[in-house]
Amino acid sequence: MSDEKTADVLRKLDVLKTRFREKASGDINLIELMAMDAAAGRGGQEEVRRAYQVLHRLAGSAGTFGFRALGEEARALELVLKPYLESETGAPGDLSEIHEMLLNENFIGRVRGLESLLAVEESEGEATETPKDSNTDSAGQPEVLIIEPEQTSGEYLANLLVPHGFSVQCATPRELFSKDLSRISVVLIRDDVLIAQEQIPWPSQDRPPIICIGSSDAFDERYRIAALGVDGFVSEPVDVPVLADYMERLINEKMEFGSGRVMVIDDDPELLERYSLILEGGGFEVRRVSSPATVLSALSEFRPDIILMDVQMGNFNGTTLARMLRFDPEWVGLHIIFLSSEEDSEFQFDALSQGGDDFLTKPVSDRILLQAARVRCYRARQLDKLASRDSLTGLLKHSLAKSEVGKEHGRCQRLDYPSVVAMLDLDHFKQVNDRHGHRVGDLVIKGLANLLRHRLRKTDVIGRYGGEEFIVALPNCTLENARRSMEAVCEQMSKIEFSGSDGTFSVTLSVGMAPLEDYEKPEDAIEAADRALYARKAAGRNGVTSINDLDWAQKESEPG
Ligand SMILES: Nc1nc2c(ncn2[C@@H]2O[C@H](COP(=O)(O)OP(=O)(O)OP(=O)(O)O)[C@@H](O)[C@H]2O)c(=O)[nH]1
Repeated sequence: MSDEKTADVLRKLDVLKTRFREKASGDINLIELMAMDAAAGRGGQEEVRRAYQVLHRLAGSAGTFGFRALGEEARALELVLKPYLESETGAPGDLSEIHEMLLNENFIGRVRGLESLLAVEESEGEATETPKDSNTDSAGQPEVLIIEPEQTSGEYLANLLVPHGFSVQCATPRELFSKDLSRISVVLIRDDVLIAQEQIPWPSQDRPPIICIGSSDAFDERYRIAALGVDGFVSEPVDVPVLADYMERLINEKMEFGSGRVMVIDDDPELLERYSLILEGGGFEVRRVSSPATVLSALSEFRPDIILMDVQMGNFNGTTLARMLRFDPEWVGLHIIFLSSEEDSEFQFDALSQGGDDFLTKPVSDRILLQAARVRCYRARQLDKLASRDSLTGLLKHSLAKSEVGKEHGRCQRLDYPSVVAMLDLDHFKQVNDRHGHRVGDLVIKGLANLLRHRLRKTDVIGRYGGEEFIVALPNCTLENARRSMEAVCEQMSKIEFSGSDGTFSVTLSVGMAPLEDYEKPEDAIEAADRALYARKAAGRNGVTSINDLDWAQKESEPG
């Protein structure tokens, strides 16, 4: 987040705090009047109930705005009133008992004291965090930093990593302190120069994953390295495709941890705004819902990863709302976190058994709020991925990729711009499996998947179509630009060195392409790209052929 944006969030949080203070002061006066009425025998249980509700709200919100002492005292007073509420439904409430309690407990005096607690403010400290920009260079490639005392061995490893689609720079441990580390996505460091990660001068607390390259694979050495706080370990000699895949996984995990879509449902406008600002400051996309009655349409539109929901919202109860959402099979798996100042474990257990997944007790600190959202969004996305992503490559599965290509087909025809669909197939892949084994074959497939992810744009659709076959849709791209892009992928693929059973080897790639908008149905465009791929294979593999390169007879022939 830019300095300007951070300042803007801080300004808004300040305005919210002022609003909270004004509202709380009004609430305290109200409770005092209600208590005085009840003590004087005017009104009765209804006054007690309303005072209880206002205290409950204060107890749940004051801490979040930095007035922890006020929240604690409001909570204590709320508990004093609670038994007299229960008497309304159970044992009959006696007004003289309430009167006596209000005087004995010095209740009115304590309510007046709440006002002075509005002056006792704690620093919230953690209010805004800087969300991660995805640390990629201008071409969209993740930036890798190799920390290596010996320049030549650093450069040697860098050259082997570049074909995998990484942008790599090297530094000696000494140079580290004068380097701009803000855009680094992953760090590789040799065990003999490894220092505790706190000693590396990261520009923010949000450091990239660190992988240590160790000369020994012994337990003691691994343990020593883990104690220094690194995130990954590979032992020498380094298998570069394995390392590239490892880096890819850590970068993705890091990027996904701390992003997501959160729906916040709360009828208290200040709390709703505050939670939302904190989450947005932490890098989340947030949808605010102040009226529970609008939740269904908001859900279909926004499709959150998780919901944070208040439990008591005027006439609505969060637990009932959660149960209602579960009526719809689409939201059965949606993660719902309740926010409530209710500490009673029975109550929490009941709420969870009604359809919630988690409980955060108010007041919720900014740090807890962000951490809970991060963990839950991450898990929700992982689960979602299991259904939609291919487990080996992390790319879209066949059916989803096909439907995304279909969507792009509709868009480019509607908006009248060119788009391209391409089919990619590894050459002589059977031989790779036969010579080096299936595990090495899998690494080659992952290598191509990672390369595509790095080389193509974020808006491009990339899917694993079959075993060693991939599908790509390039929106708003001419056939010529697509050819250049795909040729670059073919060239880089052929440069990656894989370690086989008898030394290193490389694998080439064939690509067939077709203009999406030229075909009536997306399946026809995919079939045309497949025919171009078949022609490419027949013409010698390792390169790109477009359907428009073919003559009439080839265009009509069946793909192999
Ligand atoms: N390791 C591995 N191999 C796979 C996977 N899926 C498919 N394959 C293999 O991919 C190979 C595909 O072989 P073919 O269709 O004969 O094609 P090819 O050898 O690549 O030859 P051309 O496409 O004509 O260049 C088969 O040996 C499959 O077993 C996978 O997930 N992992």
